[in-house]
Amino acid sequence: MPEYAFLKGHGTENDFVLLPDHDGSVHGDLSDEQMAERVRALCDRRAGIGGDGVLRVVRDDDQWFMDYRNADGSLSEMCGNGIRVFVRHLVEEGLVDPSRPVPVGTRDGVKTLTVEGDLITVDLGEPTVLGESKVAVPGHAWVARHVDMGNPHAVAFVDSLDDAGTLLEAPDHDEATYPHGVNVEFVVRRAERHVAMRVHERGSGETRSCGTGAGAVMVAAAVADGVVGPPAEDVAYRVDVPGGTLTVTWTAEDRVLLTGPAVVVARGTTDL
Ligand SMILES: N[C@@H](CCC[C@H](N)C(=O)O)C(=O)O
Repeated sequence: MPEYAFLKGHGTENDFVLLPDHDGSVHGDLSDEQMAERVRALCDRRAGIGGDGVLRVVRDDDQWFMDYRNADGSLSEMCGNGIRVFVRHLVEEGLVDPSRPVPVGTRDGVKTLTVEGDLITVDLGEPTVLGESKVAVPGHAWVARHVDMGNPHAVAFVDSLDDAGTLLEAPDHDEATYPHGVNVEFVVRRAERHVAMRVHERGSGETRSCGTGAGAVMVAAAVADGVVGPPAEDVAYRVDVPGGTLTVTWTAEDRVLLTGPAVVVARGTTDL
C-alpha cells in the first residue's frame, strides 16, 4: 500500500487529520466513495489515527482550499475549528505570511483568517437567524433556534448540560427543517455574555468543540438577549466548550468572528 503524509491537529480539542495534497496528486484520483472510506479509516479512534474530521489541504489555482469531511466521510460546507487548524499548518510550513490576512476557500466560499500568536480568528461570515423547531434526546425535548452559519445548526437552551444525556445517538430533529441533517448545540448561561455548550455534530457525533456551532450559539444567545442583528456595535461572548474556550464576536458589519487556539500535534506517514 502506498504511504502518504498526514498531520494531526486540534482547535479546543475538535481534532482533525490533515492530508497535504496541494496539487491533488495524492488523493485527488479517488472516487467520492473511496475518499469517504479513507476518511472513515483515518478518523477511527481505535484502528486509525482518530479525528472528528479530515482536512485535505489543496492548492486551487492560486488559493488554498480546505476540502473538509466529517468522520463518517460525509461532506460539510464549513468547519470553523478545522479551518483555524488548517491555517496553523500553513503558517508552520511557511506556506503563508501570518502577518497578513489569509484567505482560504471552502464549500461555503472564501473565509479570511488572521493569526495573533497562539490565537487564530476566522471570519465565519454573516449568520442567518431562522425559525424554531423541536430537538429531543431520550427523556428531554426543547425548542431550538435554527441558525445557519454556512452549515446548519439547532441551538437549544437547556437547564443543565447533563440533560443532553450521552449523545451517543443523533438528537431527534425536524427533518423538513434540516433535510441534510443538523449540528445540535445544547447551551447554558454562565454569566453575562458567557455561555457553555455541548454539541452533537452531524457526521461526527459528540465532539469536544465546534467552531461554527459556537458561532451559532453566540448569535442565538445574543438574539435571546435582545440583540437585533446586526448589532449596533460589536458584541463579544465567551463560549466554553468541553475542550476549552472560544470567543465569538458579532460585528456591526454583521460578521461572526471566531477566535481560539489551534495547534498541530503530530506528523507522520500512513497507508490507511
Ligand atoms: N467541527 C466543525 C463543524 C464540522 C462540520 C459539521 N459537523 C457539519 O456537518 O456541518 C466546526 O468547528 O465548525
